[in-house]
Amino acid sequence: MVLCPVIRKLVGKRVVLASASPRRQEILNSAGLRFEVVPSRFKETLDKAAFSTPYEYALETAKQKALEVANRMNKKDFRSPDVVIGADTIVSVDGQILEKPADKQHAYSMLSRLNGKEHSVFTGVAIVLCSTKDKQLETEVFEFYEETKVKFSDLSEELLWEYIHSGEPMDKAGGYGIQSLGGMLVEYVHGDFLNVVGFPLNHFCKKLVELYYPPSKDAIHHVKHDSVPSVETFEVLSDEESGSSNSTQQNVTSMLKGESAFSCGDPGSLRKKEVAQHVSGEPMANCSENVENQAPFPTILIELLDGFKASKAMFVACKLKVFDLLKGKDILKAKDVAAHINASVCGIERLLDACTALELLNKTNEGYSNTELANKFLVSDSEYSLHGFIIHANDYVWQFFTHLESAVKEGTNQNHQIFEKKAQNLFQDTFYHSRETKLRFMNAMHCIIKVTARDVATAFDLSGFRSACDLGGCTGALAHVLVQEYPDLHVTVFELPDVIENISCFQPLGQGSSRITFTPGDFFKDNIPKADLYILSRILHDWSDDKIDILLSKISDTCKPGSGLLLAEMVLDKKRRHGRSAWLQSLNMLVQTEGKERSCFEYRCLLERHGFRNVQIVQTGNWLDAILCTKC
Ligand SMILES: Cc1cn([C@H]2C[C@H](O)[C@@H](COP(=O)(O)OP(=O)(O)OP(=O)(O)O)O2)c(=O)[nH]c1=O
Repeated sequence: MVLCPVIRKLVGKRVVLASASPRRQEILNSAGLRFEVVPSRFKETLDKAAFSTPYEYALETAKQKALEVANRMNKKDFRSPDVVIGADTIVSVDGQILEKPADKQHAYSMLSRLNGKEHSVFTGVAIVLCSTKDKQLETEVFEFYEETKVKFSDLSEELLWEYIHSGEPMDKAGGYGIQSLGGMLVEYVHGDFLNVVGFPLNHFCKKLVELYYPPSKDAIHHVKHDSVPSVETFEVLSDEESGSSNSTQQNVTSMLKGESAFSCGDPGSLRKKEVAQHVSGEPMANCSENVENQAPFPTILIELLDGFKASKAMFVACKLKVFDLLKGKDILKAKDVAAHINASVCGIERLLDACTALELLNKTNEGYSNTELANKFLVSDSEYSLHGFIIHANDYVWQFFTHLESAVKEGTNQNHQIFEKKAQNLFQDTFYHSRETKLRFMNAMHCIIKVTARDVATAFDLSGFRSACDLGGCTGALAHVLVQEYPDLHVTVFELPDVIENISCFQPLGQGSSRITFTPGDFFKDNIPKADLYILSRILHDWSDDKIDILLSKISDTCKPGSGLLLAEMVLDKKRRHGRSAWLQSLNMLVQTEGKERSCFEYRCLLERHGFRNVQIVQTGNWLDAILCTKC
């Protein structure tokens, strides 16, 4: 997302937040970061006297939290994450460090100390970059801290106790939560509010800028603004090769200052103005005068207007196997790529340049090479390849979206437009009508399940279940992860015979595959196998409430009380800023299927009317969320 290009630098990396703090998860989630949560087991018992300042203590604790998680994850599957983030928040008053209170009396003594005074809240943050060499973890630690000053009003004993009895102080440093009831205790805050809540997001983004866009010394200028302090910025129009990353840097620096990178009209004119000012050494003051006279640049609309072009550029590059070609070679010129894939040089050059602008390729004077993101997700045989899903989007979904207008007017899928007849049986008549379309669809589903399976499988502790049945489990990709995660679990994949016939094309010879059985059948028509845990991964979104009722009632009748039902779906949530995928996916369901994406509330209602209770949801931060419930 253009709004936050620096967060986008972490896309495609396995990012782990080593913290159980729901506030930290929420702050990073709302910044659009995708990450896993693995709470640290590091005991926060460092000797405070050994640190000369409170923030050094917070920094060391944050670092130890992150390193403990990195080490544990590396030991567990010899696959370290790419980035682990640890944080520690403390309150400091009169030279003393306050952490979370042990009990109510302790909370009272903390809050009494803070009463009527100013104190500091420090959060230490450690960003640990991990790599593995011969199964050994190698780490590079970057750390920083942020200080925010908070002043409490003069508070009565009665109010303090009332606040303590609310229960809010117990899991919070200093015994208060400024974001909730504790906000009433506070007279003023100087500094970053989110730092008090547990994570200094602004400083974190600046640190990422330092890490991912390190400035070359001679590129830095100090640009003076009229009313804002001087900031470091970059020469925008340097040479052609480095232009794109510098402009990203420009956007990021501006964003962190709350400015729009294009606030002076069109992007080109802003660039020219800045360069002219750099050259002449004059301040930027005139720029802000112009802002008032011009309409703000609708960056988000331009992004949406360009969205389909960007998608299609990536689709075509995948279809032509550009990323596969570049995987094996270090760097290729456009003419070599064109020769390999039998395409025009001028056309390929445009495509490669567009892919470079989209950060899928790197370009230097020697030619083009894959970015890390492309190597990981766009090469067709990479472990987490999305190639099959992209081909499905290009060859199939794209056509449906050209009929979106009719779908919206008619309120129904557009199979009749694509296949020239109404689909009687959704899957048989559409995705599975030929071997080629069937394999393409299976490949697409296989891709999605591979990148989401681990997060779905570990969203809840499923170790209490001995047998699971993945209804519509396609190629068995989720089953493979489940048996790896849970050594005592046996999984039956219940799928249409047509699908099972072709699963050999997708079978990894993974550990534990003897605990996976494929059983042919149609979950609407046939008896379903008995199991302790039923799984429906991306199934319910294909169907209307009526069909879901048939399926859930069948599962409910088959399973014993105490059995589990795990759903993996994109859950609609208005509050989630990065939740737009789910809303777009719901449109996709309209043009293609009988179903839709649903909110947590809608799933809960569907499940509860078939006797499933204790409905819990985990937003995994990955494509699919997980919902677990129990049969009563
Ligand atoms: C001062 C203050 C702290 N806090 C919270 C932020 C942190 O979650 C917590 C401080 O404890 P931490 O030890 O920093 O974090 P944690 O125990 O919640 O999570 P983990 O150790 O797994 O990372 O206090 C607020 O939510 N509001 C506040 O106003």
